[in-house]
Formats: sequence, C-alpha cells, structure tokens
Amino acid sequence: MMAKSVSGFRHHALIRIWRPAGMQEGEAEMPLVEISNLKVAFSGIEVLHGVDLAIEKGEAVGLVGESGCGKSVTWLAALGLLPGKASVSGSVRLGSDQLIGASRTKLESIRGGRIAMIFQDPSSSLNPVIRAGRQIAEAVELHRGLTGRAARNEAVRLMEMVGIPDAVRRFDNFPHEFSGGQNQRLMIAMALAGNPDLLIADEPTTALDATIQAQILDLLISIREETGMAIVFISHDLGAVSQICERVCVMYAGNIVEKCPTESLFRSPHHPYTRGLFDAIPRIDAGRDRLVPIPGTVPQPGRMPGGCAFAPRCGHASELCHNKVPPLVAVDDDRATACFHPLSDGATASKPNLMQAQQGVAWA
Ligand SMILES: Nc1ncnc2c1ncn2[C@@H]1O[C@H](COP(=O)(O)OP(=O)(O)OP(=O)(O)O)[C@@H](O)[C@H]1O
Repeated sequence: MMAKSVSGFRHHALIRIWRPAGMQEGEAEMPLVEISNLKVAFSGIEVLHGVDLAIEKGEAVGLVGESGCGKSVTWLAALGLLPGKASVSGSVRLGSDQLIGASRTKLESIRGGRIAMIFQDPSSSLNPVIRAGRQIAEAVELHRGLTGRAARNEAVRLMEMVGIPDAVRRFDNFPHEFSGGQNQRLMIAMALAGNPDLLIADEPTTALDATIQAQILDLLISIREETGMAIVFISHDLGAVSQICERVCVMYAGNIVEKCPTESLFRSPHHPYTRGLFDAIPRIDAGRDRLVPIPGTVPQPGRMPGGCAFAPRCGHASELCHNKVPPLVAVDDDRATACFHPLSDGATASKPNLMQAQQGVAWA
C-alpha cells in the first residue's frame, strides 16, 4: 500500500527506502526530487504544460511516451540544461534545494554530483581525445575532492564496477579503443563518479544491439542495488522499462497522462494512450506480427487542440474530451490518470503481459 502525495506516489512497498546516516526520519520520507507544475516554452510556445512528478529515494521510475512528448525536456529543465531561449517556470526540489532559478554554480555542483545524467550517445559525455580513465578520474576529483593516486584508484574501481575488463591497463585507452557497449559502460562509470542520489538515464540502450542492451540493463539494476541510487529511465521500450522500474509515468504532448506501478500498468492500462502504446507492440502470441499504430500523430507544440490533447486520436473521446482538459486525478490508491473515460480492467484483453515483456518474448 502507498500513502499518496499530491504529485506522485510515496512509500511503495517494493521500494527500499534508503536513508543516509544522520538523516532524520522525517527527511527520509520526503521525496528525493519533487517536480511541481513545471512548464517550459521555447520562443513563447509551450511544450511542457505543468508536469507534477515525485521521485522517491532509491526508486526506479520509467518515463515513456512517443517522440516529442517532453520526456527529455522535463529533466533538462530540472537541471538547467536548456538553451537560453527556453523559459522555465514551476518548482523542482532536490531535498531542500530549489533547482529552478538556482545559480549556475549550484547547478554545476548538482549535475554530475547528486544528480547524474546519461544519454543514448556516449560521445555526448566522453571526450574522444582524452584517455577514458582520466576522464573518470577528473569527474571523481571534481565531485568527491579526491586527487592524484586516490582519484585514479577510484576511477579504476568504477571501471571494474561497470564491467570493463583489465581496468588498470585500459585506464589509458582512448574512447575509440572501446566497443560501443563498453563506451556506454564508461559513461555510466563517469555518472557514478559523483556518487549520485539520482541517475537520469535518457534512452541509454536505444542504439545498442539486443544482447548489449540486456547487459547494460542488468548493470543498471545491479548498480542500483549496490548504491541505493534512484533511477529515472527514459525510454520508448516498455519491455526495458518493465525490467528496471517499479513505477511508470506516461507522457503525452507535454503532460503526464498516467502514473502507476509497472505491474498494474501492464495488467490494466487505464489511459487510452497507454493502451495504444501497448497495442503498437507486435505480439506473436496474439497472432499479429504487425504493430497496430495509434492513428494520427502527436500535436505540434503551439497547435494543441482544445480539450484533451489525445482526443483527436482517441476512439473513446466524447464531446467533453474535445472541450475540456482532463486533470491528472487519482483513480485508486496507487494510480492517477488524466482521462474522462479511463478504460476498465476488462478492456485490456490484448495487452502484453509483464513476464513476456521482461523475457522479450513478444516484443519487437
Ligand atoms: N532546444 C529546443 N528548441 C525548441 N524546441 C525544443 C527544443 N528541445 C526540445 N524541443 C521541443 O520540445 C518538445 C519536447 O521534446 P523532448 O526532447 O522532451 O521530447 P522527448 O519526449 O524526449 O522525445 P524523444 O523520445 O524523441 O527524445 C518537442 O516538441 C521538441 O521539438
């Protein structure tokens, strides 16, 4: 059972609440990160319309949705990484720190320190002309204050932790001397250098082949168990999300439209958009080898329809949906849905099940 907060879910039974030494009991119950009413506009056009999301200490949360829904912008805004033309409002709390409007110095110390981010492309984090181990050692120096031999030893330890064989010798190799999967591991080692409380993994396995993808997912799962860090896993791949995350948030056109524990989402998606994402996955056991795409496309920012942004693509939409934006409301103890006509449990017969997803049986 969970006690609910306004912007998310707290105290999930499956989540190990990790309280650092010295932290008071009350503090441990605060979310690690609490995003409230986060809005982002580029050149006056709003692309994020008031996102509410809380991440608990130690939990893994999936953020899914079609391309352009605002998954990356949410976290880039939180970390102060959007270009100058972006205007950002709302609140992002990391413990007692407010990140929106925080000074550049403060944000720089938080990025790579308490919150680290990894991306699909390791070259966004690794400099091709600096030896790989040195880059990790520099991150250790910057965020943990170690120097010289101590920083080098810690970098080697992190390289070993992420599964780089013969790490002492390979410390001096350049990024191009490692495989794509190993570069992804090095990027994770860099992210771990600051001992983060939260790792934002933005499509970290999308560019990798299936075997390496599985290895990187296993690595993230074991690192999380070892360190107690929370993970936000941004992905199009519901199968990968189901392996790593206890909870999933579904985004559509700059809003969160459904939040719930992973198992419940797979058992019974309530938002027609979530259901559409499941139906868009080919299933061998359902006798269809082709995906069933959601009709239409995500509305462009600045051209949002009145009412629910998904209504023009939704088979369940009523007149109300075309005229009024549905708020994100709790539909039971551990789930919230932004829909005037949420699907009932019986309406989900053709969804894939969690076990199939995790085994990759029915997934493209
Ligand atoms: N620098 C920018 N300038 C203008 N618009 C931007 C910028 N960055 C993002 N956007 C717009 O913000 C919206 C949300 O983009 P975002 O990258 O967050 O989507 P996403 O859900 O992460 O997509 P993907 O899965 O393809 O990465 C999109 O409409 C995108 O075009």
